[in-house]
Parts: sequence; C-alpha cells; structure tokens
Amino acid sequence: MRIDIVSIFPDYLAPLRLSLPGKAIDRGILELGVHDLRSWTRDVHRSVDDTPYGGGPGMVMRPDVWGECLDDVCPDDALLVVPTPAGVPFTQATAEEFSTESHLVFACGRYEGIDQRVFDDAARRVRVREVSIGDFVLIGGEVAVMAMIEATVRLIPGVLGNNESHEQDSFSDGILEGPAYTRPQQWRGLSVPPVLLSGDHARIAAWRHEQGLARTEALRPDLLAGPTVSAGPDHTA
Ligand SMILES: Nc1cc(-c2ccc3ccn(Cc4ccccn4)c3c2)[nH]n1
Repeated sequence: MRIDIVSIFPDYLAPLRLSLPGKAIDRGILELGVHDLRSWTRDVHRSVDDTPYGGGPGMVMRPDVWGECLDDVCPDDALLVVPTPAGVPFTQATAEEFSTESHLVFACGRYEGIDQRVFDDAARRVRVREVSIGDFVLIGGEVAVMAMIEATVRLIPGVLGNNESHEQDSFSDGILEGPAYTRPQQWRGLSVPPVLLSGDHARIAAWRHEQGLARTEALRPDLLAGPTVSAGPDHTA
C-alpha cells in the first residue's frame, strides 16, 4: 500500500514513521509520502487560504492550490480521504475497507476547511471519502489522518507481529473487549479472575465474551442497536 498525505504542517506527520507504520515502512509493506501543500503555491507569500464567500469567521483553503496539488499527488486509482467534522463516521469497518486499498491520499485541511469545489472536481476522476473521526471539532485534519492511518495500517497483513492480532479487535465483532490482566496474580489486594487461571479455553472465551457484552451494554448500547452508517464503499460522502 502507498499512502500520501498533504498538509501545510508536514512535520506534524513525522510520528507516523515511528512505531507501527514505521515498521510497516521498514518492511516494505507501506510506502509513505508526506507533501507540503505550499509547494504548489505560486505567489511570493505562498498563500493557501482566503476569506470565505458569504462571510463568516476564519479563512477557507483555496481551490487553485489544492487542485494543482491533487493533480500531482492523487492518481485516478487512488482513494482520496478528506477528514472533516462534517463527514461520514470513520469506524472499524471503514478501516477494514481502507486497508484493502492500494493507494490512499489524505488531504489535511486547516482554517475552516477546504473549498468544496476541490472535492467536487476531484470526484470527477477519483473516489472521494469525506470522513469524521468523531463528534468533536479539531483545529485541522492531521490528528484525524494519523488516527485513521494507524487504524488502517495495523489491519494490513504482516504489519502486526505474530503475538498481536486484530482478529479479536473491539468493534470487529460488534462488541467491546472485556478487561485484560497480566502478572502478578495479586496486586494491591486485587486478584485476577480465577477463570483466567483455569486453563479451560472454552470457559475463558465464554467469560471474555460475557464481559465484553456487559461492558458494551453499559457503555455503548448503541453498538447493540444494529448496523450504523459509516464511510465505506456504499457510503460515499
Ligand atoms: N472529526 C473531526 C475532523 C475534524 C477536522 C478535520 C479537518 C479540518 C480542517 C479544518 N478543521 C477545523 C474546522 C473547524 C470548523 C469547521 C470545519 N473545520 C478541521 C477539522 N474535526 N473533527
């Protein structure tokens, strides 16, 4: 898989080369390109934003600079992912879909966002996903992109080591994971649940499922309410 990211703060994405994505890069499983949007400016001030039509606070990112950038960075077979508070929810299902792509391009906006015509124009030749990572507003797209890349890259075969796996991920079977324990068996007067010491793998699996279900009912009853809308093949934003 190749991932390209466009940002006016390319250094913000440097941590992606550590930890998981970094290992994937070293193993040749992932190619990562980070691009400074200002490389596509033509004025002496290297301007990327302007005042919003219709008035309102803040600035909007210019279509001309983004358009020329995406012409260079985003080929027709790529999936263009645009983080925005006004997008379709990014879920584990979205991460699964993204992990099967050969080329992802992430457009990190700032200010009040990017001129909508950038995505209307891009949609003439590439698939576009406007995606939200949660119902809160960030200052820009970089943090959202790092979260989406981590959730996506860990699902690529070979990225997680043998003793880590995503098969039992939270959300992958629709319920939250139950509690986890490690040594020591007694700690500050608190004990590990005896079932986990029993060696009875069927009982342990059943207990973990019950614990996950109870946690889900208590904290995330919405997950038990049935399928939700998320950014995926049939939900183009
Ligand atoms: N789940 C998410 C995603 C974002 C996000 C993603 C990209 C950008 C580019 C700019 N902003 C700030 C901003 C503020 C007000 C209205 C629009 N955008 C972003 C915010 N916030 N929360």
